[in-house]
Amino acid sequence: MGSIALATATKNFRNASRLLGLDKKLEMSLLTPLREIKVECTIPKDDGSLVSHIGFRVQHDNARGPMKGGIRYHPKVDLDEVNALAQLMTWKTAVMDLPYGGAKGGIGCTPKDLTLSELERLTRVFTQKLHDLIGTNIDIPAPDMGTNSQTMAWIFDEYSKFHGYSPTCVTGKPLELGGSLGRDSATGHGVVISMEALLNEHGKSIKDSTFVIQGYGNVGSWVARLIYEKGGTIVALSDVTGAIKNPNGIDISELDKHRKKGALCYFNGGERMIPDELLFQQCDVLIPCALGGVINSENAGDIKAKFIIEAANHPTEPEADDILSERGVIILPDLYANAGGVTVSYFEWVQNTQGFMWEEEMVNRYLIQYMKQAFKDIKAKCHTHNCSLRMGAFTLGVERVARATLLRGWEA
Ligand SMILES: NC(=O)C1=CN([C@@H]2O[C@H](COP(=O)(O)OP(=O)(O)OC[C@H]3O[C@@H](n4cnc5c(N)ncnc54)[C@H](O)[C@@H]3O)[C@@H](O)[C@H]2O)C=CC1
Ligand SMILES: O=C(O)CCC(=O)C(=O)O
Repeated sequence: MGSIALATATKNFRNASRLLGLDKKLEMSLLTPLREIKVECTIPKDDGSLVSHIGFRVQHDNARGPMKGGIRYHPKVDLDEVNALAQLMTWKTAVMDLPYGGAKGGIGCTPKDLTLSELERLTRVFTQKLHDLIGTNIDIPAPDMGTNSQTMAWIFDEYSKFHGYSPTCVTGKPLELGGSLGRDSATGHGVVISMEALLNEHGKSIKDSTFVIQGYGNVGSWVARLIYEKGGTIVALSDVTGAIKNPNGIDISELDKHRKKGALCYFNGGERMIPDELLFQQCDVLIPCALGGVINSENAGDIKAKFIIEAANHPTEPEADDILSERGVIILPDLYANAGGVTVSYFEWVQNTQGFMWEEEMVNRYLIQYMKQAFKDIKAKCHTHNCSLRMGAFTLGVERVARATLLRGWEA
């Protein structure tokens, strides 16, 4: 699984490098991660027995600033996947012109099988093993799949035991501990801003479009809420428990009420469906908001959406990219579409550094400004290289990192 993710990221990078005419030595240097960390995290379970999980942090590149990226808790986490995700973070922060490099971390575990206190112990042990390799000016973690603001609070607390009070060592914290207003919704908000920019360009709007959303966690639920508020029609939804559909539109405010007591697949505002059929539903826009690699050569030919907005990281494999582009499906790539999260993480880090909290209106105003600017920058690259939006984003990000690398020089 992870090896496919790494091969996908590397293939896209090499295609961008070719378009940019990068020198081969520079290309190899940009591709090679700065540091790969693998640690064993052993904790006592609540019943007193010991259990070990393997944790990873890959610090890919710091030419443009401290490395930045989330921490994922998921059974499929492995070194190759973390490597791929870290590489994507390097290009993503550059696409958004944030003063950061890229990193990613994860622990191979199943969070729902661990109690809250076991999760806390695991997070604290992971932080103990990493603490001297992360920090404000080195590498700043944040939430990703399977982690949340509580996880970040534990990292902040454990890190601060070694280094003193350090709110800038991690972002995506709870508001009470220096988190930013608007960070919880930021990735979903950024997805919707980027999608609107694309739809508007094609003479369409959220209000007159139909949507299918895969994944209903932090990102997927915010995407759904914001689309629903703007009058869009969500015709199918899924999470790990199953999938539902309703051609007249799923009522998201009722679904959110239902989810306080029951699983998504038992919501009576939609008909239960086989999750594997979700991607093939008739709709204008398909938004993957869960795992990578879900759109591949086996299913790409059956996708009916006209637009795919990559809220998840690396949801589309390269062969599927080719099949979909031949069929005229427009893909807004992850490097840009889901970059609202890391952008507001940057705003959180700035607020913590300044010791001054912004109002939510200011966070959202800046988020819109950054997303709109990046869209213009990507379109300019598409024009220059006569390429897809994915290659527009890759060439933009890779060129910025290459330039910073060359400016810093090669002297040992
Ligand atoms: N949280 C963030 O700020 C950011 C997240 N992302 C990406 O967005 C995606 C989702 O992340 P989060 O929402 O944070 O994770 P999350 O852990 O909050 O939610 C994940 C969702 O995916 C669902 N899911 C898992 N396996 C599934 C399957 N086989 N079929 C359908 N649904 C499935 C889960 O039930 C859950 O609803 C990931 O690819 C992540 O890397 C990207 C940028 C930032
Ligand atoms: O907010 C952050 O720093 C990290 C976000 C992230 O992991 C991602 O964009 O994939």
